[in-house]
Amino acid sequence: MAGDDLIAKFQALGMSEQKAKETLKNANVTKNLQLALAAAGGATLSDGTGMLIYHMATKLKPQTADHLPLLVRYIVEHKLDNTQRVDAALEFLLKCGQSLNANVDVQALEKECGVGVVVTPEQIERTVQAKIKASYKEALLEQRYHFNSFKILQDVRGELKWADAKSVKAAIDVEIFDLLGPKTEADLKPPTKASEKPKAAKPKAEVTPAAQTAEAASDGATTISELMKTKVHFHAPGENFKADGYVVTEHTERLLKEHLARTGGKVHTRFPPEPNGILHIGHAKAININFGYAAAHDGVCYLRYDDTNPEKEEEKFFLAIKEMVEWLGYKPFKITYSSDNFQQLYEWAVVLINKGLAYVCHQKAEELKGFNPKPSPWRERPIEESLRLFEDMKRGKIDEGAATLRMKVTLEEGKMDPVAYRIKFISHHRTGSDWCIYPTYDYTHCLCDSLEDITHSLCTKEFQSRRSSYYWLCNALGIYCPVQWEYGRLNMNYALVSKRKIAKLITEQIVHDWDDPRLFTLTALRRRGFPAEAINNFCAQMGVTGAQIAVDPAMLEAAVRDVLNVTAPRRLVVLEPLKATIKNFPHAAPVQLEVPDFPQNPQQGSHKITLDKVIYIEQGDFKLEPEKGYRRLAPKQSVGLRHAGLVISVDEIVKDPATGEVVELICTSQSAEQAEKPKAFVQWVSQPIQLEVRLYEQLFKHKNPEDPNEVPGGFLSDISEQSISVVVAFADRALNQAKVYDKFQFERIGFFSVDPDTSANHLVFNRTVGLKEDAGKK
Ligand SMILES: Nc1ncnc2c1ncn2[C@@H]1O[C@H](COP(=O)(O)OP(=O)(O)OP(=O)(O)O)[C@@H](O)[C@H]1O
Ligand SMILES: NC(=O)CC[C@H](N)C(=O)O
Repeated sequence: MAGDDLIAKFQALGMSEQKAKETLKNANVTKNLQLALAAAGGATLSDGTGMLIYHMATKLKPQTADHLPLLVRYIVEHKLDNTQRVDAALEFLLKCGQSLNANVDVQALEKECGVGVVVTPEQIERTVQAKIKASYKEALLEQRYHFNSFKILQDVRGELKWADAKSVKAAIDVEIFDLLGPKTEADLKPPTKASEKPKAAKPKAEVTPAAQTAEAASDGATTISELMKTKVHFHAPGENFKADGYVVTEHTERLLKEHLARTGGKVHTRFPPEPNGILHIGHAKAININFGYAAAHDGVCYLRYDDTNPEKEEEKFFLAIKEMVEWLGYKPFKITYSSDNFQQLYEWAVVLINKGLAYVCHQKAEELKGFNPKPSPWRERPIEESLRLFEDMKRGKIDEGAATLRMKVTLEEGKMDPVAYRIKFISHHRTGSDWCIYPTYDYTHCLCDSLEDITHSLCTKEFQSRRSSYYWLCNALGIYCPVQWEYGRLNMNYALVSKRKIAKLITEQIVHDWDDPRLFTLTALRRRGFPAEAINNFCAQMGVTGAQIAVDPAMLEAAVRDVLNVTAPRRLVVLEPLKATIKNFPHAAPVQLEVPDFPQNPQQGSHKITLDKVIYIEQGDFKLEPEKGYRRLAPKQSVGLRHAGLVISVDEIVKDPATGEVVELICTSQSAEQAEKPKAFVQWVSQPIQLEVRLYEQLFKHKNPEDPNEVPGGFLSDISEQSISVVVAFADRALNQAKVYDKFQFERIGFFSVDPDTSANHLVFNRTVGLKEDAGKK
């Protein structure tokens, strides 16, 4: 059928022209609609029926595609007369589909979909009134129109399953109006929590839309637990057949039963990093999704080292990966290695060859690359020959690159048989020289998932194209087949996260190591002072959609500030000290002042600071020639000293005779109670200790350092010269006790964390983030 013709037909279903054109781009929906139009014959479709057919066509899964004519008939006969009934029918058919060739029990279908059930307006009104009275009245009176009436809607529909949603919503609105009367001005303002000031708008993530698989935008979820409990809707354990594209065989029902018996129906997930580098912020998302989903559903999550590329693996990466998972607050149910299963994987490879489903191939790696690689000429070689050659491969009789084992997958057009084994004469971190054939990702991953009874194999979108071989392989071996769900990768603007590229930054000595605080590896973020909780919350804000997300570091930094604001005690520090001597110091000797750690919440603790005649203030807090609106210290303007109860004014300015630079101020002080209220209070220190403070800025100048259009010279040419600077700061002695990774707010400056380079008499701090989004940026 020509495109224009189809567009007209789609419009006849009730779509706009634009929608019809968009729909045409989706091959699957278009195919379903063509079949549906044929099945509908000449039935009237303009009365809403057409759009229900469209709804069905978008939701129909391959497992239930055979039932399309039945669904169309029910829609055309107005038996399925709203989306809710259509959805119920689809769900019902999906369940039937678990056993192949199942006949549809039409009576059960109609019952399940409430065919013919009529809910009257009176029933709706009565139920709404009763629900509000029983459960919502108080909250409504308190929160008025800020109350989320969706809860009532859900509750009413829980009881009146087949009531029309719009009618229920209308009835709820009427009842609420009766109770509260018209909206007041306060009702029209956005809600604020009693104690909370309205926050500045947070930086937003940029989302590249893509076909989506796992579908849960964060939708306001602030923690991973909330996201996973309320927004993510994956299949339930044992109901694998309900997932999109899952392949059901004659063994599926039995295998799922056995799987449930082994797992007790618990969610099993796994986080499967390759131990070839340090984890980065993108992995934090993967960790949170895998461990978070399991934790939220009382399940378990494995940490599985995907160690099938022996040449890239190093001991230090194994340790650091575990450490980072634990740092984010997760405890693996078990730590496993893909290599634990090398023997079993090998035995299964022999089974596949014997079944005629795998063969030894001699095509070269180059021949397999490119757009349309030639099919293997060895595909049909005799089983005996492949068995013998595979044995030779295993015994090291064949050279590297001269043979592979390939799976004879019946794949989609244009795809080639995936490689299962390749020869590598390299010893393996765990299995030593036991093997010289190593299994590939495509061969290993699904089988290890199956062995660990994984219920949800959660991975990033680029693995979507490998899903068909994943299912094929489990089914070819007749073993339990987990469900693969994909979500979008998380990328950070102005940064690189790929392990290979970070390794390059290290070898080029642009950064010091994997934990250089300018990187977005997890060890770097920990070193810079980012709390694990903030990283997890940030991941929760990202949601679990299939869209690839690119975020500005500012968004992560905002999450960091939210946590540090309430957890990092305050201290007084000056980064660029200027000496000030108080001539009329009001005390006979230096005094100790008790200062709260969190001024807004003094019961959270306090510390002592020293006040002496000589203090140091920030150079920038004194101006010889102040501009209009300047509020701090100047020759004719006094300033308050935080926590000291003093206001100082300048009597004399001492300059370096050679440079003319101001080196000291001689001041007089007044008690804050007696003095005229100063326009500002500044931080200061007395009898200070010195700190090395490292200040960081973005490592790359461009948003996408890897994009040749933005950075033609490649990412190595995009390094910002200001990405690190070091100052010697003066701090109150109270910081003497600080331990590595302790975090503080240096008043008026930002959040800082103790660097591991710290030694007994040399304290090193990293600036984690400034107090405000742009603080610290030149
Ligand atoms: N940027 C990312 N966002 C979300 N998940 C990711 C990201 N990078 C990796 N993952 C996921 O983390 C898990 C472990 O990944 P692994 O270390 O094997 O990844 P990788 O793709 O080799 O990483 P990279 O190439 O970025 O160094 C996988 O499930 C992978 O899909
Ligand atoms: N399925 C997955 O999660 C992929 C994991 C695998 N270690 C990788 O190459 O990234």
